[in-house]
Amino acid sequence: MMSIIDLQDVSWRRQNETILSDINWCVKKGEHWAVLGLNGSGKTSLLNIVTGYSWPTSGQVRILDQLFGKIDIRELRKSIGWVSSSLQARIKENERAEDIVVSGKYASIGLAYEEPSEADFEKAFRIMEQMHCSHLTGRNYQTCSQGERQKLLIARGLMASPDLLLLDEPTSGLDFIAREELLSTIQDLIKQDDAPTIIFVTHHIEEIMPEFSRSLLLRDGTVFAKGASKDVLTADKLSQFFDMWVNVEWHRHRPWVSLDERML
Ligand SMILES: Nc1ncnc2c1ncn2[C@@H]1O[C@H](COP(=O)(O)OP(=O)(O)OP(=O)(O)O)[C@@H](O)[C@H]1O
Repeated sequence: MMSIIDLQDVSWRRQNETILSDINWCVKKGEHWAVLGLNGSGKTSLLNIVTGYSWPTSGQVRILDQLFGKIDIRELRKSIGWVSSSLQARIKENERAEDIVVSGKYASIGLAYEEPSEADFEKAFRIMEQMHCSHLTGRNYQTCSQGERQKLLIARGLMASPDLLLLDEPTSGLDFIAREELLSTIQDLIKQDDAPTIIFVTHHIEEIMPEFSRSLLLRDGTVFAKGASKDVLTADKLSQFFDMWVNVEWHRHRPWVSLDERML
């Protein structure tokens, strides 16, 4: 496979507003990217383009080597796992944990008419083990904590063995411990031989683990910076990005950002 994501001069306009402007972004197999941007910078809009839920006003979209416009997007979507808060909101409260996971095979949310096989459930249980959430088997979704729910949704996203996994703010609403636990589970996932390419959207720079060796900074619908995380996540660049003086300290290969004393 040549490229996982290849966007060329992609713009997306709505009414008279330009929401994404001239985005050029190439993600190769084996790379895992962090996507960073303030509220309203266009992160979700960008993911909608990647999954074919939005159509660019101009530019070219190639996902998993397939040129949009020439392929059946619904087929392609089976190779893309997507975890977002809008997905979370669509899960029924009384859905069983393992049914949520297995439903990822059908790109449905929970089970209605689908009849998964024994082997499907075996696969679901394997993935739940990998995501450290097999203890949730038999539990209702409503009884699961926010951290457990996120793990189930990631497990669901892995059920169809995707080539690309989009994690849109997977740590939102998690306490400090649950967050670190989820991050380390994602780290373990990346280390597997058959791991999908992961795009990790976050507001929190310190969540960018060393496995996310590349970062894309989005500001006002444009690419502010992209490339090796070490080069992009510097005090200089981030101060320009936030339009605020900030410091960056690296602890255990993760960047921690704080306001510079000039701002206090
Ligand atoms: N369908 C739409 N029609 C009109 N404007 C839209 C549409 N979708 C998004 N926008 C606007 O585009 C801008 C980018 O929104 P988007 O949701 O992509 O940002 P985001 O970076 O994901 O933000 P957040 O971090 O708050 O989730 C916002 O100003 C939003 O209001």
